[in-house]
Amino acid sequence: MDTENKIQEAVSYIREKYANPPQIGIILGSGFSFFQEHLQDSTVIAYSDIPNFPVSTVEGHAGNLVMGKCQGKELCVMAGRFHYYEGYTMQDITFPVRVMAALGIKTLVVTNAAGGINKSYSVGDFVALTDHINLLGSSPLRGKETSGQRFIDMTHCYTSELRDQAIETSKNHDITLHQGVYAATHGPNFETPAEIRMMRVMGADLVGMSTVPEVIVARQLQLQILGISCVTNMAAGVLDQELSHHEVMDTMDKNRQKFVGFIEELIANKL
Ligand SMILES: O=P(O)(O)O[C@@H]1C[C@H](O)[C@@H](CO)O1
Ligand SMILES: Nc1nc2[nH]cnc2c(=O)[nH]1
Repeated sequence: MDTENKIQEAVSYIREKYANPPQIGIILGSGFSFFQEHLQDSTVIAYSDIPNFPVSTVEGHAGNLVMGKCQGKELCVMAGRFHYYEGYTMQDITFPVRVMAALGIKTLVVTNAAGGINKSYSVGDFVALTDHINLLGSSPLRGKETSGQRFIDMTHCYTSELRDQAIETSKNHDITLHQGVYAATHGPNFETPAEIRMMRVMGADLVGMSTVPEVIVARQLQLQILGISCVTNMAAGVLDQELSHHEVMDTMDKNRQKFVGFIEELIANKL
């Protein structure tokens, strides 16, 4: 079956469960899954039930597509994302973005947990992405089958109006929101201090293991894109301490409330 038919199969299944077309898609990064509880009249659909969907294998990624309302808007929330390091192909991990676009979203909010390379950042800060560096070594648009345009422009990938609105909104909340460049690595191991020094020279402010493939496909599909990272740890070698997924989850847990107020206001007024 080709990609377009697989997308339509997934879309039909989701529409049977929840008829209202979503306006906004949100991909929740590591530890962000709690946000699904903030949707009203929601329908939770396990990824394992959706035709052609992959399933989440990472702690902190619930593995549900949650359709529902938030601040009067219709949302499609991915509580759990797919990473290249889980062994999926680039096409697999970005398939849900194609499905959300086919369901009708016009705006995609991509969140993630990331290591802070920029020494002016602190653990618990948030960052609105201005740009990214793809160190994954591949693109989700690679392949013989072309689903959509192949040579897409990446100059203004992250929508500046959405970023400006996020910065304005952050002023009403107890949240530090920087602007920065996200580097995506293959993972799943964290970086060495030497790799982090290299990434700093390259112009990266943050490092993570996701987001970039989803953003490339969202850009191909001409969605408006807002990328928000939580600095869950300082990147390797910035502090004299080792990194762990436990620390990542712990930081997200401590900062979840700040994030909810901020994102809800953004959804209500700006997205
Ligand atoms: O899904 P995200 O990018 O938020 O997850 C990050 C990268 C790894 O999956 C994990 C490392 O702790 O957090
Ligand atoms: N690659 C990478 N991913 C992360 N996700 C959360 N923290 C980090 C980090 O320091 N490095």
